[in-house]
Amino acid sequence: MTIHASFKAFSKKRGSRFAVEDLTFDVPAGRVVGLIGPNGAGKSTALAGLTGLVEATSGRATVFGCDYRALPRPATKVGVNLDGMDVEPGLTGRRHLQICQLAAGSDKENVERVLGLVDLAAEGNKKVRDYSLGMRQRLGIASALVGSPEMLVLDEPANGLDPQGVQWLRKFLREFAASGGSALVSSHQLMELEKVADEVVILKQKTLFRGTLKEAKALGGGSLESAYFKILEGSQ
Ligand SMILES: Nc1ncnc2c1ncn2[C@@H]1O[C@H](COP(=O)(O)OP(=O)(O)OP(=O)(O)O)[C@@H](O)[C@H]1O
Repeated sequence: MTIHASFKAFSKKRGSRFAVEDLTFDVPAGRVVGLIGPNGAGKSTALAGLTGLVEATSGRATVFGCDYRALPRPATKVGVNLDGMDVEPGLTGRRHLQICQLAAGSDKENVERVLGLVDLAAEGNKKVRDYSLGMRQRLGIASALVGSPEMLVLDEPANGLDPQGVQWLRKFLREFAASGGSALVSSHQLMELEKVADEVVILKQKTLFRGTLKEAKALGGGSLESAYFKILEGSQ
């Protein structure tokens, strides 16, 4: 099985406390992996560690066998949309994507392709400051896709999306995985994640569970949400 990303005993201290401790799991090709856990559990820290935005205190997080920052054209391998990756508000959505495409070093046709994909083509010439929350989220997903990556790392991608957007995202992620891509997706929307994830990691500073969605649901009598609460209660 081809592994796209790997956490090996990844730990990150924030001050004197571990935000993430001893996290180990893989993201295989063709799979959507859901990363879940309560607020402050360390999900964003783990995604930031994988994408070179924070240094591990110990252990390692790698993409395609090396540190994200060591990849020659990282955005053509791993598309990233994390919380706090703000867009210059005075730019139009299209201009922002053109800059992302140039930085990624991908084909310029990708700009119009991803604008269409996330259903923002009609809003491409609007300034980002005039975008709604959902439109900003769509633009963030488009930024992750503009390099035509093999893997996606998305922090709460369904946040702010309308029902059509949520449905589109679900279908898109399933097709992306079916074509051999992979996605690591953090989410609090367990019912939605249940429809899209193949594998699940439950994090609360340390790993509380990792396994297939089927294994997780079996622990909750067929429901990921029930399994989640059961696992969290068991950890206290
Ligand atoms: N830049 C930072 N400096 C210091 N502590 C931080 C920093 N970023 C996060 N933390 C701390 O690290 C811990 C994990 O935070 P993190 O944002 O990774 O959690 P999360 O699971 O993504 O939370 P949420 O679901 O609320 O987004 C928290 O205790 C948080 O206060």
